[in-house]
Amino acid sequence: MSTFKIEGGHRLKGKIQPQGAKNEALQILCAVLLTAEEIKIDNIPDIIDVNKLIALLKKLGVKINKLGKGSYTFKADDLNLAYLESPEFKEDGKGLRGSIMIVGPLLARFGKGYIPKPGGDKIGRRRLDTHFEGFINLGAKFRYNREELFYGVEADKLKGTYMLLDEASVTGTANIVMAAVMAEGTTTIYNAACEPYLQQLCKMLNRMGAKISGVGSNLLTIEGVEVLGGTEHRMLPDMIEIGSWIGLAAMTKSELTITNVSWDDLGVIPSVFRKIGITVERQGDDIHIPAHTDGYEVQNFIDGSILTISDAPWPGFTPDLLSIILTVLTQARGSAIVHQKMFESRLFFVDKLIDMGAKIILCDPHRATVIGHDFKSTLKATTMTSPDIRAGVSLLIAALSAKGTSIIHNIEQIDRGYENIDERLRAIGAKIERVEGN
Ligand SMILES: CC(=O)N[C@H]1[C@@H](OP(=O)(O)OP(=O)(O)OC[C@H]2O[C@@H](n3ccc(=O)[nH]c3=O)[C@H](O)[C@@H]2O)O[C@H](CO)[C@@H](O)[C@@H]1O
Ligand SMILES: C=C(OP(=O)(O)O)C(=O)O
Repeated sequence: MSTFKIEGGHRLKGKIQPQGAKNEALQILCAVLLTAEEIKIDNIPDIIDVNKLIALLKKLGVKINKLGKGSYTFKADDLNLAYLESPEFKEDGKGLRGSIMIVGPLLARFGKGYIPKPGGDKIGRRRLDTHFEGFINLGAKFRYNREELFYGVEADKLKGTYMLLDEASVTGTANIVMAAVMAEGTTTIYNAACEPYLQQLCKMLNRMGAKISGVGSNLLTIEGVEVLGGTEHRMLPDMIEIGSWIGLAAMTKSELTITNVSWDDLGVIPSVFRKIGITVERQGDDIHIPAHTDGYEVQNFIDGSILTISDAPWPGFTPDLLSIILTVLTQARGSAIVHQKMFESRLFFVDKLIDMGAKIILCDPHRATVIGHDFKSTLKATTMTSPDIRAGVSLLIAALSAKGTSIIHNIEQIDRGYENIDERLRAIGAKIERVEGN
């Protein structure tokens, strides 16, 4: 396990380019299984989760060619489906959350899809019911081996139908869409998730010959087609990374420009940061954050009551940025409540911020009240362990703003989703070192 050593309290300055979106990449990579033709994908982030999925696709027999940084071609014309029933797959499939999305495409094209209980962040219950109920609605037979935690679906031919999802699951919607594109007849999915990740997936599938309408809404209509062909696709910049850098700039009082952010795909993200007093300026397709030398002041609601920031399915605020918002609030002028509705174990990392001197009351597993210091007291450096990807980056931001040298262990959790983070942060002036293997 590696560690970051961070000397906090320095201002950063410069430009930072967000990587390609992790959660989009995981969907798009699974979609290459839907065709025997070649697919070219650009702006693939070089991060642990994505590399694990690429390795899994390779073992499954996908021909993969790396053309340059972030640019690959994939050709799934001769797959080794026996791998899906091997002990090796039972290990590989567990390695990340995104692997669950190979099931829909395999079911659509080969009539069977298997997956061990997938990994990902340990942030509370992460059920898969939406995925499998969707496949069952399309006519698949489902089985679950409780001992081995191994899921399977099989079908001779999937049949389109109407379905109302019991929750707008992101990976669930992607999986069902990929299963339905080659089903017989029309599938209608209501209460579909509609994050930019999914919009990008649907646009790519349509370029491959699929007939999906309603893209960007929670009502998708999919007319099944016989076969899909090749295409090219480019990943959007990672909106969670963009939000992380906005928070980093404010909390370290740094002037930063986040370049080529694809503003129109950021939804409410800029306005939520503005609500906690951060100046987020649009400059073309860049975000400019001026140095917040006088701090940042949390807005109350119109009636004067305390601000609550909570997550919601898109176009609501993504849960993946709440840990960062919470951390940045610890130095705001004013107070706010952070309400993490989706995951019940994602706020426990606040104990580490409290150790650093932050004023936070964890009201229950879902809600925390944060009373900002307004920089009258800086956080103190400490030694901590990164519990999950977003808590990890939040602690990294806290460490960069703190006085003294902090140590963060288990940084594989951060590398899972942030490409070359130490090198990129050093380029804007951060004092961060990677210490391998301790
Ligand atoms: C690989 C990937 O893409 N991971 C993302 C994906 O995970 P993932 O697709 O696994 O998450 P889901 O969208 O299925 O659900 C996340 C959690 O929220 C709950 N839930 C979901 C929908 C809803 O309407 N109400 C509700 O309460 C679910 O019960 C679950 O506990 O979406 C999550 C929610 O944006 C993000 O945190 C993850 O980063
Ligand atoms: C929770 C996340 O990832 P995963 O779903 O891969 O665990 C995340 O990206 O914040």
